[in-house]
Amino acid sequence: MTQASLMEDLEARGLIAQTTDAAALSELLAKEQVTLYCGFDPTADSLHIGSLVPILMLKRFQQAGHRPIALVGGATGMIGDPSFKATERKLNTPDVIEGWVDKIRAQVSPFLSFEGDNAAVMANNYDWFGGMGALEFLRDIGKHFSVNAMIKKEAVQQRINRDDQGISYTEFSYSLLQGYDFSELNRRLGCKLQIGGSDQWGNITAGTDLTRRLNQQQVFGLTMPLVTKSDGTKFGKTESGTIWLDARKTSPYAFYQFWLGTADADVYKFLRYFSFLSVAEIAAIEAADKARDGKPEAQRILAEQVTELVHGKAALAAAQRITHSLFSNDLSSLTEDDFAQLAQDGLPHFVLNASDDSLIDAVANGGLAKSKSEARTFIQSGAVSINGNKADSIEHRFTAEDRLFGRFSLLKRGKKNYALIEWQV
Ligand SMILES: Nc1ncnc2c1ncn2[C@@H]1O[C@H](COP(=O)(O)OP(=O)(O)OP(=O)(O)O)[C@@H](O)[C@H]1O
Ligand SMILES: N[C@@H](Cc1ccc(O)cc1)C(=O)O
Repeated sequence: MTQASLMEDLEARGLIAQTTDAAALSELLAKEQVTLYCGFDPTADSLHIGSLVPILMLKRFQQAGHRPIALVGGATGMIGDPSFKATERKLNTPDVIEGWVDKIRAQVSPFLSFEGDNAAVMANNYDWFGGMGALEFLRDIGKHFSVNAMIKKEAVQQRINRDDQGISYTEFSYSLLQGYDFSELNRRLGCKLQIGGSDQWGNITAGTDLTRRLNQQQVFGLTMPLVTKSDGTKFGKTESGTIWLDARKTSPYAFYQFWLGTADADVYKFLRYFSFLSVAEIAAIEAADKARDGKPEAQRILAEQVTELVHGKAALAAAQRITHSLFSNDLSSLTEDDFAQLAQDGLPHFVLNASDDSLIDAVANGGLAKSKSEARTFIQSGAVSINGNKADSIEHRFTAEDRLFGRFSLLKRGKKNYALIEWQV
């Protein structure tokens, strides 16, 4: 892609919410290799699919020849960003935050290339704030900010106007820290652009203003729309049912299933946000789906694209294998690790001792029947299967043969009620 068309592509994808000076930014991006950054605070041990939008945005800029900086907020994570948050955050201990910084750095790195003349850079704002004293902060940074302007910022409005959920001085100071980061990255690395979700607009413009004052440099801000589902809920870790990027928190199979379940009203937008398919390719998928009667292809394409981007080819193959095996009721190709994913978060799962060997008890206790007598009826009518094979008798007792990999037995009742038994060894 030519550099001039990067902004057009982002626009066409609907990825631009606000920019500080769109015309000048487009001109700059067309003219030179621009160093840009996005920050991620260590407020959990993993990022989630909301944070994937800015991560992929850094990758889009890098693919177009620009140089991305991914900043992990070792210092800002100790303060807590109040932007559009209804309540004060709980402070985590420095040790916990340090551990999370490492995890997030390791999570963002694989998306970027650290080679070539636009090699990505990882930064941590603790490097410049860790040794800074309060007097220096207040004199050299605080003096450039007007409290009168700060209290008018939309991101903190709801907290300023409420006495019961006010805002601490600590959180109120947050935008000065993020603002200073921009000026520091501009000074150290020539960074000229900061990107983030649209909730970051106030913090980003704090940085463009401060960089003008401290460094006499014009720098730019660009925000992306916050991704919401068609039911209005935001993708984020504060909502229930977070989809994490860490495979130990959300298995690649559950991740793949999440994208397969995207509403028709969202799926083409999500393809534009979360994949590297071109806008034209996505339009062609949409047109083909419309022309064909029945289920759209877009959800499968989206699930394949995003799962491969985040978890790699082998994990996508496993997610597809598990999906196909459950659908066809043939478990022969599943690996032990596939079962471990299902036990993690793919299916209802429970643990039994080898002595709990009654099928009737397992069907009832695993939630496939309301009572033992109902379990008996289901088994007698041939509605229950063990590892894909119809259970033939209400007298059935589990044996080693029923334990795949010595650990797992999959019970199924009817078309789609599952319970995965994990045998205690
Ligand atoms: N749903 C979303 N859509 C687009 N961008 C998002 C979304 N959620 C987070 N981001 C962006 O990802 C970046 C990193 O955000 P972060 O990891 O701090 O997520 P967060 O969910 O906002 O965290 P917290 O709940 O602790 O504030 C920010 O630029 C933020 O605006
Ligand atoms: N405030 C950002 C994270 C961030 C931290 C420091 C920065 O310099 C930039 C961004 C967020 O909560 O998502």
